[in-house]
Amino acid sequence: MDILYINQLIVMSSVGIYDWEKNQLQKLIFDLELTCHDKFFVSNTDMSNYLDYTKISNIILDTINGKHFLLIEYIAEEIIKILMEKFSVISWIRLKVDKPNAVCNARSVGICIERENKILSL
Ligand SMILES: Nc1nc2c(c(=O)[nH]1)N=C([C@H](O)[C@@H](O)CO)CN2
Repeated sequence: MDILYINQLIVMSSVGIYDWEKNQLQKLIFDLELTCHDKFFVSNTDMSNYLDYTKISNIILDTINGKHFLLIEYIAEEIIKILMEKFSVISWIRLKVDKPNAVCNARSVGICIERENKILSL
């Protein structure tokens, strides 16, 4: 299985369920892994049609910037939805979202979700 990954992407985000969280940005850290339709990575010689980790990183940033999300779960679902809409070759995504400063006695808290793309195409 071929995997494209992005590790420890840090995004200052407006996120949280409490009122005070609407007035300040907090650090979130993203770890993303994704796979594609069979052999997409190795057989894809078309430079107009490769999966660009820079573009994917920017999509994560653009999804979050300028909006407030109540739960990190909502951020993760939104990012995965957008990535699967934009890149129909993606077959599976695992996205981990860390909120490192949320619980003072924990190094980090967060979620990790995995989704499969039901509508695949090349
Ligand atoms: N499952 C979740 N639990 C909690 C979240 C969350 O996003 N997902 N958020 C909070 C608060 O916003 C907290 O991070 C404030 O420090 C609490 N629980």
